[in-house]
Amino acid sequence: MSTLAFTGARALQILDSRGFPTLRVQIRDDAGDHFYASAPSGASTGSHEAVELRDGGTAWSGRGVTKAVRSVTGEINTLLTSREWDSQSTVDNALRELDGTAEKSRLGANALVAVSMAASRAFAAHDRASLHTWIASTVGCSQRLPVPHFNVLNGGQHAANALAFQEFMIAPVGATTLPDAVEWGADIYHALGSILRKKGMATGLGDEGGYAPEISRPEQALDLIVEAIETAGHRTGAGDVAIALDPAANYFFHDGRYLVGEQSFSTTELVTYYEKLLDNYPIRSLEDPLAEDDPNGWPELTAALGSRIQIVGDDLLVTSAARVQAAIASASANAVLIKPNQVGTVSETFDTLRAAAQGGFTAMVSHRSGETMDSFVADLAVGAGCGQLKAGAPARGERVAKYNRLLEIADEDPALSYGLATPMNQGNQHD
Ligand SMILES: O=C(O)[C@@H](CO)OP(=O)(O)O
Ligand SMILES: [Mg+2]
Repeated sequence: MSTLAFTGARALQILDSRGFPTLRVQIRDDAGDHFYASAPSGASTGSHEAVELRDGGTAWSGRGVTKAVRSVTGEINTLLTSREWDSQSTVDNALRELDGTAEKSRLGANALVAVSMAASRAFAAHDRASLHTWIASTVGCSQRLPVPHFNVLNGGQHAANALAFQEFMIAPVGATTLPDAVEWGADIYHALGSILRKKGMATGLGDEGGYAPEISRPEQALDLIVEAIETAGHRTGAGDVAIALDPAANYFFHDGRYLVGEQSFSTTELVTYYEKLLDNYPIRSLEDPLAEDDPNGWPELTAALGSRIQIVGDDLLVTSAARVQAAIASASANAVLIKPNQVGTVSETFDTLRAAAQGGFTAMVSHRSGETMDSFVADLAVGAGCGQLKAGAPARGERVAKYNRLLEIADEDPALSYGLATPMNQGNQHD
């Protein structure tokens, strides 16, 4: 394999979709080509995530990322230009070593992930491959166009309403092509907007572009979504349009109880509550149904519901291969959410995808609630062949950038199949 020589790394502070500072990185190779990537930023986070470097405080206190910018223009620039590189993992290992902390807090996971993603684009270009094709061959996967999971109704940390659950997504699993799936998603989103207007409910949006009406019970949100699916001319269920939820339960778990609207549940009561939701609504996937601090609850919930639906660990697993392996061993979930900035480098993200596939876990690639126009996760979802991408509502520039990238890939490569994947075709296809 031929090597890649970088001649420089730059970064600048930009704004993310919430208007908070984040950074954009540019790296240059010796052919004079430039490769870019931007760091996204989460609002509902797991306690084991890699740590963003901010200039003191949090994004919410308006804190900048000039220190992370300096990590790139200083030490990382010196590292990248000091030698030649033969693979993504050699770059990422060197970045981790240079940082020297377990949680990537010294140079900043925001600096590291943006440099790592820009390096992926450089390696792909060096191989004369598209980013998704390079990802597939590096991870060892069959490519597949994922089912987009459109977050059409927002609550939790992403909206100012009283809804405890964070994300209500629609998944056009029954569409036969990606362009159809995107069209269905947009039609249902618009139908939901009309329904809210007709009922005199608020049509303001949450952080991910979904509507954020003043409701407090998850059933109200689910009823509105079922009505929107049917108004748009589709059927609900596994054959047509299914629903996926991300309650993000860390944020309504207090003193051992889960507070959902007016109700307070023990873990076992919440599992029973979810069971009823599954009986009454076409739900195919539940992400973070319990808090990360409820370790005994996860195996209980997975035993009760895991044969019926996908149970996704996000805050619980933080895109960590080791945490995924532990969850496989304890049967604490059956799927993992994949967010490169949670773990901090692209190679570690690939390791987590491989660990999931080996243990029979499905995977869903995800954006963050604070986003930029960078569409890396769309290529990642296709290249990983995992069959699922969540990137917010089918509206707002930073969200549609991902869906539009999928449309571009579908157009360029009409032979790619569309749809959900099993762990079998999500990993290690041709080794
Ligand atoms: O919880 C989540 O899954 C994400 C993305 O939707 O939100 P955040 O980026 O705020 O962690
Ligand atoms: Mg989540």
